[in-house]
Formats: sequence, structure tokens, C-alpha cells
Amino acid sequence: MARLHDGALMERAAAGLAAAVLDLLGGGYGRRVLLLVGSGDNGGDGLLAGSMLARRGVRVEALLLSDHAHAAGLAALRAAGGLTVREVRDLHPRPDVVIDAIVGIGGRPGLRPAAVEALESFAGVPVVAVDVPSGVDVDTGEVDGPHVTADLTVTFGTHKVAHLVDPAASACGALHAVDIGLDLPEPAVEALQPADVRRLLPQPALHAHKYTRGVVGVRAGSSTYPGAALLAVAGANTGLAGMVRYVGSEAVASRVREAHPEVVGEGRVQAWVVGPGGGNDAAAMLDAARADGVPLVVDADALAHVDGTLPGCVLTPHAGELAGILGLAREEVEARPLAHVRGAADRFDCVVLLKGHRTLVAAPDGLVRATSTGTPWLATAGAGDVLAGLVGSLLAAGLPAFDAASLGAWVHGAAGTRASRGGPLTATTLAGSIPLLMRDLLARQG
Ligand SMILES: NC(=O)C1=CN([C@@H]2O[C@H](COP(=O)(O)OP(=O)(O)OC[C@H]3O[C@@H](n4cnc5c(N)ncnc54)[C@H](O)[C@@H]3O)[C@@H](O)[C@H]2O)[C@@H](O)CC1
Repeated sequence: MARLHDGALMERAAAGLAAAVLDLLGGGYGRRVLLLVGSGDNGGDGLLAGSMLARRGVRVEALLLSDHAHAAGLAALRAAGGLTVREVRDLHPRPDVVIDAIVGIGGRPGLRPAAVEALESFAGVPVVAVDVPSGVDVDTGEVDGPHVTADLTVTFGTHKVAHLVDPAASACGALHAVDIGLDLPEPAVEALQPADVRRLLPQPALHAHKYTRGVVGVRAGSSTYPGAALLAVAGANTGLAGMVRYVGSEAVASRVREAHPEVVGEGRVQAWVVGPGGGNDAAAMLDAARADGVPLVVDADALAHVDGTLPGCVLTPHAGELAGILGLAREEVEARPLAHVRGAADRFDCVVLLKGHRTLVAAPDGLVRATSTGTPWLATAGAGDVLAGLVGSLLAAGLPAFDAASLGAWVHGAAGTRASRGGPLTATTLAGSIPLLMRDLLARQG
């Protein structure tokens, strides 16, 4: 394929951007758009899109934030009747939308004072970011200083790390990707799509029986937290593995059997889930599970007892737990989640699943998958126990740890969104919706 010249790529990017803005505005004629324009090609995208919008009857003003602006973009905007100004006070005070074309993938983190002033002057007006919200660190998702918080981000070619990894991901608003025909490099961070999930999901072979489908064991719960055992078992007992075993005190085990009559007691397993609600028993649970030599999901109270490498296993901390394991402050993990989840995967030589708004799953070789499914309603007691059980069942079914963890996180998020339907949910309803979500997903297989 002949290589496209940069002008053609920018033309495509600008056309996709203009279409998304028209969509947001619900039309063109008589609407007002303010472009915030930086010195590079990101500003060029904005200017060129502005010229396309102006030709559709949109009144376009461009605030030039640098002495330099993309020359062809500037000429196109002016030819289409768009205005350019250099001072905020010369702008129309009430645009319908602000387009952030200050910097894209070539920008350094932070914003200059003139950009901050312009953004503050139009606070409350919807913002569309071109490629990435200006000011965030595109390659790490970190933020350091002021940045744009967008309602919509229109990106080109592929998602970048900042779209998938917090805190920057939370500044993107809705994401819209425009295919401009780029040759793409290997991604630094992946996000599973429904077709990937269908491909990875373990499904029973024609002559399967329960043992060939895998047996998952759960060591969780205590007299103080019996519910954690029930929820971890609920997450494991969604039908993805052939059988679930529970090992714990008789008081808790009898409650597990009452709630889940198909669950059995001690015996051989292909994977263990250890830790939810384990309290003071968590260290002993971890030791007992390790003695079997099968892959583990180490969660909650058991995480504090991880003291060496655990090849083939999955750790499932939230930011506070990861901070505890690494001897850091929680805020430090929240500010640099990608760096710390990668660091932990390397240090413990296992897969680390860092729970959060965008759950990250890192492998020891540096591969990372970010979870794009889920809802803030998932921040509810016991949802993590369900996730640990679910990942354990996928490990027992034979998936490698990286796939089991990232698939589990995707399914957990999607099941949460399905169960929530925009409202509150509990961990019990979440667990119940997992088989339904998978049924919907497999029904769309074609
Ligand atoms: N890569 C490609 O093939 C394509 C790129 N396109 C656009 O081009 C963009 C990248 O363009 P560039 O490489 O020119 O870089 P940018 O336009 O992202 O920014 C670089 C410019 O901004 C200045 N700058 C850096 N940090 C700043 C800051 N914090 N505040 C203010 N100014 C700052 C630099 O001095 C430089 O002039 C992409 O994000 C995308 O919007 C599109 O046109 C489509 C094709």
C-alpha cells in the first residue's frame, strides 16, 4: 500500500473530528464553535476541522495560543470564513462547544497560562478534545499540572495509553475513534474487545465432563466475614469451571452449601482462590493453597502475606492494598497506576490485577490490558470477592494467568453494567448476572 502523505491523514482526522462535533451540536447552521489552537499538527487538525464546520454554517472562532499555527489549517479556516483572534476578550462569550486543539501526542504534560485562562473563561461549555485532552501525559496516563477535562475525545487511528489508564482516562469523557488508515505499532496497553472476549472465553468441548472443564477451590471467609466466602464462591460458581470446592470452617462451609448446593468440599483443584474475608486465617489459607502447586488468585487479606515470587498466579489488589505490598502511599499508586502495576508484576513475577475505575492487568513481561467495561456502581462491598472467584474459575478452566485476569476483569465490569442498568447494584446481583452476560455475548457469535 502506498504511504499516505501527512496532509491526507490530517484531512481524514479533521473530517472525523468535524463530523463528531456536528453530531454533538445536533446540526451546523448558526452554532458557535471556539477552537483553542496550539502550534503543532494537533492545532492543524482543529483548524482544518474548523474550516469544514464553517462551510456547514457554523460560526467558528479560533484562539491562537502560540505565535506559530499550522499554516495550511489557518489558511483553510480563513478561506471558509472562520475568524482568528489572539486575546480571550475578543472572543464571543458564549460558544456552544470548545474544541481543545492545544496539543496532542506531541505535547508535554501541563498547560501554559494562556491556555488555562482560556479554559477557565469558558468553564461549563462542553469541551471536545482533539486526539487527547491537552496537558495529560499521553504515554503513561499520568497528570502533572493543569490539563483539559473533556466531555468527548475524538482520537485518530488507535487508542493511546492516556485514553485507557487513569488518571488521564477520566479526563477524556466519551471516546470516539476515527480510523484514518494509519499503520499502527504494537500497542503499549491493550483493551479487550467483545470479539476478543468471545475468542478467549472457555467453552465446553463436545464430550466435556466436569473434571475436564476444571475444578476451582476457594479458601475464603471467617467467622467475622462469612459473606466473603459466599461471594467468592458465587463468583467462582458461574458455570465457567466444571466444579467448585470450598474449604473453610464448618460454620462457614455449611452456609456456603446452603447458598450453593452444587459446591463440594476438599479435593484436587486446578486453581485456588485465597483471601477474601480471611482475616487472621489468611496466612494459613495462602500456605495451604501454595502447597498444592497450582495457580492461585491471591486477594484481600492474603495479599499482605505475599513475600516472594508467584509465577503463574494472579494478585488482585486495589490501590490501597498494592500500596501496602509495595510500601508506598495509596496516593502514589493512584497517581501512577500503570508504573506501579507493571513494577509489581515484575517484582512478584506474576500477573497483577489492579482494581479501579479502569482496572489494569499487568504481566511480568510488561504487557498490560486496561479494562474498558464497568460502572462506578461496582464500587460496592463484596464485588471484589466475586471478581477473585471469577478469575479463579477461569484459571481452573485452563486459561493462562494474564488471559484469566483480563477476561475476568472485562466480564466482571460488563456484568456490573448489565446488572446496574444505570442504578445501584449489589455483589449478589452482580454474580447472578455473569452467566446472563456471557449468554448474551455468545449469542452474538457469528
Ligand atoms: N501521527 C499522525 O500520523 C497524525 C497526527 N495527527 C495530529 O497530530 C498531532 C501531533 O502533532 P505534533 O507532533 O505536531 O504535536 P502536537 O500538536 O501534539 O504538539 C506539539 C507542539 O506543541 C508544543 N507544546 C508541547 N507541549 C506543550 C504544552 N504543554 N503547551 C503548549 N504547547 C506545547 C510544542 O512546542 C510543539 O510545537 C496528533 O495528536 C494528531 O492530532 C493527525 O493530523 C492525523 C495524523
